[in-house]
Order: sequence, then structure tokens, then C-alpha cells
Amino acid sequence: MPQQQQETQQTFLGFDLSTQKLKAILLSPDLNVVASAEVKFDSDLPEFRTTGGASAGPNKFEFFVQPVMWVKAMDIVLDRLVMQEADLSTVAAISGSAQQHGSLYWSKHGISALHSLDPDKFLHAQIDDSAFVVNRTPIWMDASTHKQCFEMETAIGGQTEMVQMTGSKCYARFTGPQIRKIYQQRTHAYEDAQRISLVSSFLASLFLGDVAAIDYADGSGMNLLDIRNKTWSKACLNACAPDLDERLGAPVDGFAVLGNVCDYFVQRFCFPPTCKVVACTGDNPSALAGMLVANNWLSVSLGTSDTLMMSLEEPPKLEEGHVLCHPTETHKYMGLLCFRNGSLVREAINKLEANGSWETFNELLDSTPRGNFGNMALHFREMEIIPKAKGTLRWNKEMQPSSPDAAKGVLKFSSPQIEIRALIEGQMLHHRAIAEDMGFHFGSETKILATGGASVNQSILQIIADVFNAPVYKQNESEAALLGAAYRAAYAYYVHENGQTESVKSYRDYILSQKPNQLNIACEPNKDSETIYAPMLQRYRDMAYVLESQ
Ligand SMILES: Nc1ncnc2c1ncn2[C@@H]1O[C@H](COP(=O)(O)OP(=O)(O)O)[C@@H](O)[C@H]1O
Ligand SMILES: O=C(CO)[C@@H](O)[C@H](O)COP(=O)(O)O
Repeated sequence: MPQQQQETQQTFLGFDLSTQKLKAILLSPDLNVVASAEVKFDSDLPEFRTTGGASAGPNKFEFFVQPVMWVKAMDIVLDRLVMQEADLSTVAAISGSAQQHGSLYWSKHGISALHSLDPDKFLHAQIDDSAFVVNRTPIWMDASTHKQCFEMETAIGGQTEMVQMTGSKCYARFTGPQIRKIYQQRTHAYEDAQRISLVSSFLASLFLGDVAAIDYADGSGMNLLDIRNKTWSKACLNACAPDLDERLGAPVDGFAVLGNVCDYFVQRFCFPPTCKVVACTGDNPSALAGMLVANNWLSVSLGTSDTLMMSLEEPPKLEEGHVLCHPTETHKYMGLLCFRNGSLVREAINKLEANGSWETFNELLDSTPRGNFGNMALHFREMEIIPKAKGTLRWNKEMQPSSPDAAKGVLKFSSPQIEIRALIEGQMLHHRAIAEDMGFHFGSETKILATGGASVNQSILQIIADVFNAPVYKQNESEAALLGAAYRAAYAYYVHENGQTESVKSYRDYILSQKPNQLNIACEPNKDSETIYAPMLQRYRDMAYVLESQ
């Protein structure tokens, strides 16, 4: 076949297995979207009875998913791609992104099922409950491991040592403390677990037909990886659970080609047998990869969680927040802040105050002035990550830290529009205050790039622009994590085909040489925004202090 014809037929497939959905995107050789599909867990797979993609566990702060739900979603999303006439015989490489921190515990039977997938059957008929020794697998929303966090930090010499080694102090949702909890509370299951995957490496495993390696960036969300040497830290492994390194396997670079797609996909979906499976990564690192922005940008993802991301030359010493290995630049790092009470809280208030209509929600939001007449609210419905606080607090303009009712605040504001503005301004002031505490300075050069489900909401973006006093941009596609997955597949394939020579372009240069990154301005901050919001940052701190002390 002439080379040009062969090249025009090479497409790249990306997946994003995030909290609420499994999404897929097929990109043409010049990286434009050819087909896309998604499966929403709550509505497409009601038999798993999830709310917002997860279920609450029997004990306080526990959240889980049945892994077979994700397998079933993969069966459906592939069928949906085929129904759109996506030609999967052209896929040169696949990669994926997934919600971070969740862990899956493979049984012996599960691994042999992976090795011998029968193309006549659905995946979920083969990778079923018996493929895992833990059927209610903990995900990032789980905040039940404070005891294990304390034990791990103590064992390696303290919180500072943990930050220095892994980029984060121990967080309850991080995989290391979660594995330790399984080891302590379900010792037999831990002993029977042949391998442990992150959600991202589980995704790669399905395509590989074998347990896939964990990549450095997502591995940084475990409190187990030495982020400078990019190896598992022996001290952290020992502090977590016995014989853990053999269960995790060696971590790999995010552009690692793990192998060819397994025969199941060749037979059932006509993938070429040479199709490469590239390491999958976490959804936040993948979003940074999909955004392709320079250092002075703050990336904001409004998915189920709200996250802030930035590229870092060196890992700063942080008390809070996370430093991860950079997903696309070998010697760099990424900073990450994750806020638990994001879209699900906005959705709940939308239901209460605007009958679930985003249009009404925005009309109400836009009908109130910046600063909301001094009314402000914090809605930490679930235990927030930073600060570790739970509860709802509403303050009107009279309320001061010394007020007799400051701890209780007011029960309700006088109108839906005030409620809605108080929620969104409170959320964004919270995010800005924590980012500043982490050392991020918002100057005249700062620009924000927004992505994720809620980034389609112009009124919310305007409040972000005003609170951060920076212009907010969007890409043409609103799902940077998904885009990043397919871009990473394309780049890894390019490097694989061209060898690691000096003439090989960097990730960013390669992707931009194929397709310009179109950034569209969504909102400019209003001129008076800093005068209004700078004093409200202190008010946020006073309110957060009240919730933290309760
Ligand atoms: N118009 C909108 N305004 C605000 N939020 C929205 C809007 N449309 C969708 N969302 C929010 O987007 C969230 C899902 O975002 P998404 O990025 O798909 O999540 P995830 O990747 O975590 O599964 C939903 O919880 C929903 O509240
Ligand atoms: O815990 C984190 C990051 O540390 C979360 O951001 C998860 O990675 C879930 O992502 P979304 O589904 O909200 O995008």
C-alpha cells in the first residue's frame, strides 16, 4: 500500500473512564474528531444503582464502585462507536484516562480471563465479579482511611518525609492508604489479590489482555511513588502492605507502548493486530496533556470534582495539595488541587432552587450583583479534601467571626438567586484561597483554561474570571482529559514509529504541528472584580475556619 494512503488511514482512540461516564473519542490522522460516544453510569447502567457514578458504602465516608460496571460500560461504548460507523480497523494506537486513586484487586481467575478473552462473548460476561477479590472497589470519593494515613506517615518518619518523597502528604482517597485498609480489614482478599490496578491501568489492561503497568503521573496519586526517581518507594511500600511491589508491577512512562491490542478486539471489533496500547493515566494529568498550554496558565477542570492544575519546573514543598510527575514532560511536575464538593453540589442546588434547569439557574445567577450584597455560603456537603471540613455555612452581610451566630450562620437566604450566587462565589473563593496558599500567584499574566462538564456554563465561567481576576478560555472540545488520551496515543505511536532520535519532536510540538490548539476567550474579568473579591477571600477564610473547628 502506498505510504500516504496508509498514513491517512491511521486513527487514534482515546477513552476517559471518569466518575460519571465512560467516554470515547476517535481522532483522524490530523487529530480531528471522527466519532465519539459515551455511557452514563447512573442512567445507562441503572442496575448498579449509582448516584453520580458511585455508591455510598456501609460505613461513614466510604464510597465504592462495582468494577464490572466499568467493564459493561466498555462493551456498550464500543458498540456505540461501531453504530456510528467508526472504522476501528484504522486505529493505530489507543490510550485512556481515568478517575484517579481508585484501586482494583485482580483475582487469579480474573487474570486468566484477561489472557483468554473469547470474542464471541461480551467483556462483562468474562471479566465479571469473580475477576476481582474486592467487588466493592474504593474510589477517589472515599474518605475513610485517616487511620491508615496516620500510620503510613508515622512509619516513614512523618508528614514532611511523605511530601518530600511522594509529592503529597497522605490523603484519605490516595491509593496507598486505601490498599492498607483492604490489607488490614480484608487480609484474605489482599493475600488473594494477584495484582492491583489503578482505574487507568485497569482500562489499559482490558485492551492489552493482561494486567497493565501504572504510569508515573497517575502513580503519583498513591503516596507510594518516589516522584523524583520514578520508582516505588520501598519505605512507603513497607508502610502500606506486605509484598506490594509484586502486586503493583514496575511503573512506566506515560508514553510507554505496553504491547499490541489483544486478539479479542481484533476478532470482535476489527482492530488491526498491530494496534498499540499506550499506558493510560489519571484524568487530571490527561486533561493537562489535552490542554497543551504554557506555564503561566492555570487549568481548571469542572468535572465531578473541581480541580486546578499547573505545570511546575520543580516540586515545591507543600503542606497541602499534590505534586505529580508531569504527564508529558519528563523532567517536569504538575501541581494539582482537587475539591470534592464541585458539580454534585451545584446539581443539588440547581434541583432545589431552579427545578434542575441550568438555563433557569443561570438566569437567577446573572440577575444578582457581584459580591451578592454580602451574602456568601460554603457547601461542604461531603467531607472536603482541603480544608478537611464538612457542613454548610451561610453568612449574610452582618455576620462577623465574632457574631454570636457565626457558627450557625443563617438557615437560608431570602431568594433562590442569592442562594445560587452565594454557592458559586463561595466555591470559587475557596478554590482561589487554597491555590494561593499553595503558592500560586494570580498576576496580570495569568490566564485560565476551563474544561469538564460544567465548563459549558458561561455564567459560572464569568464568576471564575471575576474571582480569579483573570480571563477564562475554552478549547473547541470541552473534554480535555479525553482529548489528552487520544493525543497521547498519537504521540506515543509517532515516537514508536520514529525511534527516540534527536529529531523526534516534543509532545507539544508534535501535537501542535498536526493541529493548532484553538483557544477561545470565554470571559474577561470585570474591572471592579479585585476590589469586590479580594476582601471576600478573608471572609472565606473566616467561614472555613468555623467549619473546620466544628
Ligand atoms: N450546563 C451546565 N452547567 C453546570 N454544570 C453542568 C452543565 N452541564 C453539565 N454539568 C455538570 O457536569 C458534570 C459532569 O461533568 P463531567 O466532566 O462529564 O464529569 P466526570 O468527567 O467527572 O464524569 C455533571 O455533574 C453536571 O453537574
Ligand atoms: O481525586 C481526584 C483528583 O485527585 C479527582 O479529580 C478524580 O480524578 C475524579 O475526577 P473527575 O471525575 O471529577 O474528573
